[in-house]
Amino acid sequence: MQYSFTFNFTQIIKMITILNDNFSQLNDFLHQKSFSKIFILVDENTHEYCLPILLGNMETDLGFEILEIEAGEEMKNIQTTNQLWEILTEMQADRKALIINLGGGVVTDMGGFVASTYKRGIQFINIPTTLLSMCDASIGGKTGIDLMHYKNMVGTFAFPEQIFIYPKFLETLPYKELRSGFAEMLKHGLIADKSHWENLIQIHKLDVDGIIPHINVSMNIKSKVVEQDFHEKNIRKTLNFGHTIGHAIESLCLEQGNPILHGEAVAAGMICEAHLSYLEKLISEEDSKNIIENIQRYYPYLDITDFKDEDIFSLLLNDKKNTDNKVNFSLLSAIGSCVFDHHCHQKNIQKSLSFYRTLNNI
Ligand SMILES: NC(=O)c1ccc[n+]([C@@H]2O[C@H](COP(=O)([O-])OP(=O)(O)OC[C@H]3O[C@@H](n4cnc5c(N)ncnc54)[C@H](O)[C@@H]3O)[C@@H](O)[C@H]2O)c1
Ligand SMILES: O=C(O)C(=O)C[C@@H](O)[C@H](O)[C@H](O)COP(=O)(O)O
Ligand SMILES: [Zn+2]
Repeated sequence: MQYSFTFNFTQIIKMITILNDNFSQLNDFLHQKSFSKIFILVDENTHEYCLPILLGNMETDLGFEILEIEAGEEMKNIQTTNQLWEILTEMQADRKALIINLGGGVVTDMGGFVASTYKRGIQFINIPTTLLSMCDASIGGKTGIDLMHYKNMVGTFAFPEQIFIYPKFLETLPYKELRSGFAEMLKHGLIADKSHWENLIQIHKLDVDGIIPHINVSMNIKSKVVEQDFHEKNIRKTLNFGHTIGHAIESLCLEQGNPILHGEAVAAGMICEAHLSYLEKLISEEDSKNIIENIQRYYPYLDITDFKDEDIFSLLLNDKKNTDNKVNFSLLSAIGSCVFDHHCHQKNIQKSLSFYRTLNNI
């Protein structure tokens, strides 16, 4: 199947190219720039499923090395980062070397971080291979790694030179991973575009063909927000809707050695934070129910019964959006609209967690 997207051109969108089957735009890019060497970062799955397609089409006289990491969030840490810095050093990567991040958000986050710090910064491009990285992780210039079980605690704001999207990579992506990326798309609709949300919830059976026509809308929403506020001083915080509580849940699962997918955590976080938006009188009960019931259609209940509220609160206190020791929530003010830097009543945060736990019985 041939996939095509249309874009409203913004600056970031101009950096995104949908690859032809022969990867001609990538080859043009490699010919036009004078890189000294190429390092291709993959994980074990993108090595198996995506690298053969890239190498089968990539035309360059430059030498290249493959850097492979194990798959999974547990690898997005300082140990792996250190290994990658060491390998680059041993292989004498210089400042004109290029890193190609071929993978999901773990590869693009960590590869971007390695590139933006090695020798104070070398160039990198992202070739996202998951839905989540195509419509979110690869395009906003946030790079980073987890610290202990705290999500993305160390990182940089650094743009890739280019982002090359090849939708056919999604054909080998497991269903759960597709669903994980879909959560970020739902978030884009909820914070910025009611019709995007309404179109997405019309998709009853999540599959690649059904989702692909909507990816460009998500990319546009994310790009427009990032362009206005790259360093997350204000409106970019809306992209964090569902993540304040979502990241806390993801972190606790990671700490227990039971990692869940980022999008699964965000889906649970969006349920809690939609209910919290209602408790804080920002949206109607009807809208919060609509949002919650629709998210529940796609995502199974996450068992958070063993997580103590105080452990969740302690993680909330370390959220990166916070200022003056206050937790700054990004909450919905309507379907398609989001406020940020909102301070909630402690009781309402507790109520939203208790509310989520009751969904277990439905
Ligand atoms: N920087 C940002 O703005 C941003 C945005 C959202 C999420 N994130 C981060 O992204 C990460 C999650 O990204 P993700 O969901 O892509 O996870 P991931 O990178 O772990 O990839 C998910 C799984 O799919 C496999 N995979 C990747 N492409 C495949 C393909 N084409 N076929 C078969 N298997 C494939 C991977 O090996 C992995 O097992 C989290 O760490 C999250 O914090 C960052
Ligand atoms: O691009 C952003 O800004 C986002 O918040 C997008 C999120 O989907 C993403 O998970 C991001 O990595 C979260 O950022 P963090 O600063 O809360 O770690
Ligand atoms: Zn996210």
